[in-house]
Amino acid sequence: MDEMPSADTARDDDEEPGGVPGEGEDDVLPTVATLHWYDHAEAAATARFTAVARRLPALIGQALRLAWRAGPADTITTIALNLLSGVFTALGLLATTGVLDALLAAGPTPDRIRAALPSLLLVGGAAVLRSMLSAAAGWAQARLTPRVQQRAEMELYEVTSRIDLASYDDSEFYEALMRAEGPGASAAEQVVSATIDIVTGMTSFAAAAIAITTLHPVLLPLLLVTALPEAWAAIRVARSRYLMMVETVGPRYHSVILGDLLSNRRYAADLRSYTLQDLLLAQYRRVAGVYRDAQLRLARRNTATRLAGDAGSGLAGGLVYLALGLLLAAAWLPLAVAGTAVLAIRTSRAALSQLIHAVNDCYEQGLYLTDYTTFLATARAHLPPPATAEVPDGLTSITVENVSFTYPGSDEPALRDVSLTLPAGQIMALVGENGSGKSTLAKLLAHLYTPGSGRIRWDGVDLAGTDAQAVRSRVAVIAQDHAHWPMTARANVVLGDEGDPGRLDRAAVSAGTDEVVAELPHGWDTMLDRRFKDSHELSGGQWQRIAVSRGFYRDAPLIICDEPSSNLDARAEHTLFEAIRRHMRGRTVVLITHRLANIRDADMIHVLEHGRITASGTHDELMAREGAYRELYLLQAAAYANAAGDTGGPVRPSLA
Ligand SMILES: Nc1ncnc2c1ncn2[C@@H]1O[C@H](COP(=O)(O)OP(=O)(O)OP(=O)(O)O)[C@@H](O)[C@H]1O
Repeated sequence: MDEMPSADTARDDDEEPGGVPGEGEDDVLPTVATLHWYDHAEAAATARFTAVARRLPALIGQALRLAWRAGPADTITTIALNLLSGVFTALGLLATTGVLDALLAAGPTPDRIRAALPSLLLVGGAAVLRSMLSAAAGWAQARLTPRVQQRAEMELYEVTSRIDLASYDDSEFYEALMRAEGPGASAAEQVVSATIDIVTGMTSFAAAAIAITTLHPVLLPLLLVTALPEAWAAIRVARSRYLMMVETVGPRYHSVILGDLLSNRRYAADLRSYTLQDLLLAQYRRVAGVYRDAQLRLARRNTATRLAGDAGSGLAGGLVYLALGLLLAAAWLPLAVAGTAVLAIRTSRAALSQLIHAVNDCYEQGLYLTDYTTFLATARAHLPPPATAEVPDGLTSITVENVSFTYPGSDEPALRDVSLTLPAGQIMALVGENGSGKSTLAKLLAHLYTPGSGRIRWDGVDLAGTDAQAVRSRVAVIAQDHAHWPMTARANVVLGDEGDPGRLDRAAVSAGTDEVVAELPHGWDTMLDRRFKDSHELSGGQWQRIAVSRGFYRDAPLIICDEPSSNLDARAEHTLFEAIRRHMRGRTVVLITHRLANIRDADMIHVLEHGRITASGTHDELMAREGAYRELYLLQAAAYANAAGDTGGPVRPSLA
């Protein structure tokens, strides 16, 4: 195989001298990671025939099982109709001998035509029936394959939406998920299609073989002789198609990335602010040039392959016709049979070409399908185990007992031997520097992660043995990295739980979301995603208000607020903490914030450092002793004091 210049080193032939920024000799383009869609293309391109043949039966079995699960009736119909169509192919070929026999016999032409008529009707009838059966088989296949795809995706999403959250932190697992979701799931449909094509190709080939053997046994070896170069050529062409895909995937993907930078709205402002147009366009031209050169080189190679294949196939065809001629000359074969043999050979060649392409597709797509099935089997082991304990009805206290937790793939624990008690109806604040473990503890309390060691109990019941969904439905989480659901404003808050409008209004007022909604073009019914028509874009702070209302709206006894005010303006922040103080009474609240003035009223404040609780108490208690809390609080207060001093305004908050 020719060595393809990498995007790093290749230069565009059309490069203009002197020119554009980013086009210098030393300018190096990064190498693009391979796309999952092409992970197995190289394996398919270089697989040996024996490897393909060994895997094929298992793949066909897998495809048939998939097809059966998606639509048993359509599976049977497709296969049965294809087989029947093969029968009529064979019948048509056999009847052709009768036609030729009658036409080539001695006597006046009208008599010969009359004699050929019954066989002619048989040939015509067989052709019509074969076409109808093929069309019906195609229709059944068209009904079946989308269902296979849909079923494969549904099976995948049913698992991915339920597996434990920790799975997403395992990079290998996540990589496998991406492969299974992308090329893996769509391979299901393609493997089924390829399998049906294999059945169709084999049936047509078998029909031609049976017909030809019936005519004369010596013709079968002839058929195989002509088939061999055809098979060789088809395999070569399919292989070079895959190789072309493999060789051009890097620059192609790179040009897609650059194209995205040049046209996507997300980058439009930065692109203009930093006048990056020339730089990116120059890079695009270089990458596109590499892609174009690779395409040209491969097209040359493909042409050579095709020429060799066609020459081989033509030679074999010539040999077959020579053999037929010799058989005719030796009077071993009647002329009519020889004529039918030519037709049968043509039919078999077309069937063989279809068969080989289908086998190639089945093999390659089968590799992706294996990614999918392997992932599904692994992922099922990540589903939560069946519940062994009931979630208590009421909630009087939550206890955390010696909990430690390490994220998958991390060496350092995020939480170490944490213990605390949270009585129902109280506000508990978690404070600490970045990375100290506050959000991790909040996620464990929300039962999104299970402790590595230790226990979290609700009224004495260990959450590890309960139904995760049942616990989570009783927790409202206002997450730091809250989701921007592509839904209306209302749907973004109620999330499928349509309660009374008063509840929505109260939740909206608590976070100032009512002010945001009042300015939306369609109020609560405004779609909040630019990918939809008549939608509106929110600012970061407006989104945070929506997320806060979402948490307040949920009728949950435990509410966890992780940095709920990080993007809020001063007024909205004030409203929010007022709401937490006044309206959340009765609910159990876990509050994480870096703005310590907001948690002065918390019933209990825990200070985390490097995953451990190093101090606990009320604001006054913590301020009364040396430690991280007092230090951080004074730092913030001093900043306010300085600012207030600058403007001559009042000093807030008060220093202890
Ligand atoms: N998904 C994750 N996978 C691996 N490590 C993680 C993950 N999330 C957090 N960590 C690590 O766990 C530790 C605790 O992180 P955590 O998010 O709980 O800190 P935090 O106190 O909430 O920080 P911040 O104030 O910045 O939000 C950090 O060292 C962080 O790098």
